[in-house]
Amino acid sequence: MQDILEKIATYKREDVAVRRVNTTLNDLESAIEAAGPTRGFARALVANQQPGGLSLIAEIKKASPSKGLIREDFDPNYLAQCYEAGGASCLSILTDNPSFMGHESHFQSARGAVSLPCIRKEFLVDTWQVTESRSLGADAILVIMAMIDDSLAADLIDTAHHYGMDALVEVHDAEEMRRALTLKSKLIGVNNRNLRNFHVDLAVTEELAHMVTPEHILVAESGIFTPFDVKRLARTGATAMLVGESLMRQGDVTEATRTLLSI
Ligand SMILES: O=C(O)c1ccccc1NCC(=O)[C@H](O)[C@H](O)COP(=O)(O)O
Repeated sequence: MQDILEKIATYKREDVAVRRVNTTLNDLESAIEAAGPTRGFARALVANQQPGGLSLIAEIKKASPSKGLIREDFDPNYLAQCYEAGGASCLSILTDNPSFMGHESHFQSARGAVSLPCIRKEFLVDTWQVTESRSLGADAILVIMAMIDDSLAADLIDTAHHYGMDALVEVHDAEEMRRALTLKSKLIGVNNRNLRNFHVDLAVTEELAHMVTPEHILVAESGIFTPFDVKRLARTGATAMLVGESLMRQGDVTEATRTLLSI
């Protein structure tokens, strides 16, 4: 039986096959010219890290396979402004629809509402999607090592760098980390969530953090709820954290963002 990552990879390949017929690389290149420059995603994470703390990539996500519907009252433009006012350094915006109820328009609307660098949170199985991401305005893309082989990962990263974007290379275990460290991107995310069985444990970042070098920028991802969690992860040497659900469930998102960063 296929797990969720295999299911997503299958429908993404089908989706890309259709999309690339309707939108050629030339069309995307024209849109990129109109999109303006990238905003420096990795740079912002380093520049905004507080001593003893972590800079924040705040995620805009309506639903997920593990949690179902997370936020009914969902306005990407407003949420982006709340995150910026609360002190986030960057945004992560889901564009996958079947599993996360996301959309490309969520990305464009959120990025257009703020001056923060934004990562397009998508499941990339083809370099065409990287070009598409830049045409939407993306400042960074996500490379999930659990979903693709090393050769495709290298191609996705090269394409991202070609367009001036950063690539957040996401790992969940020592083997994926070992593979990630052979790639050209210095931005490494440790996902505390196992994307195949949805188990979440902050100890995953604690266990893998020692593998990166001082040249890498380490991002702890998923399952972060309290300033205590932030303190715990800051001790691993991570630079940044990626937080979705715990902020998406709040009534006052600006205040919740400030509270999380107040260590
Ligand atoms: O979260 C899921 O259910 C999921 C399933 C399949 C692929 C990816 C998935 N999530 C992506 C993420 O891990 C999170 O959106 C991100 O790291 C933020 O996590 P959280 O703060 O726990 O919402």
